[in-house]
Amino acid sequence: METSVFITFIVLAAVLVGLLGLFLVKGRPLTAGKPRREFPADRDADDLPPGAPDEPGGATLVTDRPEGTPADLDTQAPDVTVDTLEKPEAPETRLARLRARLVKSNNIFSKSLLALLSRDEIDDDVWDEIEETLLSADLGAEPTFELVETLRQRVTVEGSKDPERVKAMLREELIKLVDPAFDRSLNVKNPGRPSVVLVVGVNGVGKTTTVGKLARVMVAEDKDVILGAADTFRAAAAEQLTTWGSRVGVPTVSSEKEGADPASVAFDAVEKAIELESDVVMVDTAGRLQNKANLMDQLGKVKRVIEKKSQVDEVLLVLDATTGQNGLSQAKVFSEVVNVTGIVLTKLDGTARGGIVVAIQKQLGVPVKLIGLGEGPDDLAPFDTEQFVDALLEE
Ligand SMILES: Nc1nc2c(ncn2[C@@H]2O[C@H](COP(=O)(O)OP(=O)(O)OP(=O)(O)O)[C@@H](O)[C@H]2O)c(=O)[nH]1
Repeated sequence: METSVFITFIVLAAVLVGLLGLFLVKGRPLTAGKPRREFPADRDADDLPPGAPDEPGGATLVTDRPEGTPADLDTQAPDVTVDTLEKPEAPETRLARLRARLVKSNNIFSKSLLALLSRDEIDDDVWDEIEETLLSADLGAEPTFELVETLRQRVTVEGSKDPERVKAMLREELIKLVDPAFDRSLNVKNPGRPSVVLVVGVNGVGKTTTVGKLARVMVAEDKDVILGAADTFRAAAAEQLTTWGSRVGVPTVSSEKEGADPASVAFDAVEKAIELESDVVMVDTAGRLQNKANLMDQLGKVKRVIEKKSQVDEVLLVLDATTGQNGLSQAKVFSEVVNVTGIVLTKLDGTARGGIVVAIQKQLGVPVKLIGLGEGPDDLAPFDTEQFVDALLEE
């Protein structure tokens, strides 16, 4: 009799442990983390970039920031069952759809360029107009002059005025400029430990959206992902990220209070990823202007604190393609502070300024790895040199 009671007890205990494990894996709220040290809030009233939208979902609002208080950290994914989870769009349809969008947004550029190349006579005036068109696409002065010079020489040497041939030459030269030699893969395959991705950039460029979209891409690749909401500047940012994650069953480590130490949240996210044996942990950070030394120091600290726990495998700098050459100075400063390893160029939908890819890569020596082509959840594509150039030149 006593033996059967004992066996029943063991079986019940095993079932309970199993259920608890299932509960954790489903990404429901996990145990709260430890309270952490407080670091001072150091936003200035002029931290918003010019023209930044003054509303939630847009740029971070300076006035939103409360006095910083330490907060318990929480790992959250709202109650979702497998049935209510969204299924990220399959890569094939996503890439075809986004390619068409890239072609559409560069239509003005390609139309005027191809019209110029189709002229019977490509004289000095035409070359000047080609130069202007390339400059208007944000290719940058130096690359534009180099490209036009090379093209002129090739046309002279080959003696070919066939528009198709000139177009083919332009394609070749653009591909060389965009540089197919770069390794554009994300460094997120590190067996035996979670890969750590840190996402940085100025206000409102699309960092949180990018983290959310990228989480979906990774879920579609069967990766276990966890997010860290180290944008503690406004509560809405953590909520926004948690919502992105929960839609695809990805948990988010966040702080309950605005103004908590972002480095602390980042550290806890990485710690949680190690504990859960996740494949990837992505840490979202608050938008900050590159000329704010204190905020840039804070960002450097976020990275250093993470490194106490794990190496940081990717530092993705998110740049807004519509801001054109402004992005270049941002890129330089961010790269000095956190050693950027890849660029995400957002908002390429609706702008024909794709040439900025060349200028950024030349300036930083770092490849564009991903492009954002819309506000939809699956509007993120890997950057592919040839496809990109073809999209630029397609009518
Ligand atoms: N059209 C378009 N909009 C985008 C793209 N990526 C992001 N956005 C929009 O840009 C706005 C800002 O995006 P967020 O992800 O909140 O930007 P953030 O950099 O996290 O902002 P802060 O945390 O305030 O600095 C949102 O309205 C997004 O929907 C894109 O590729 N195309």
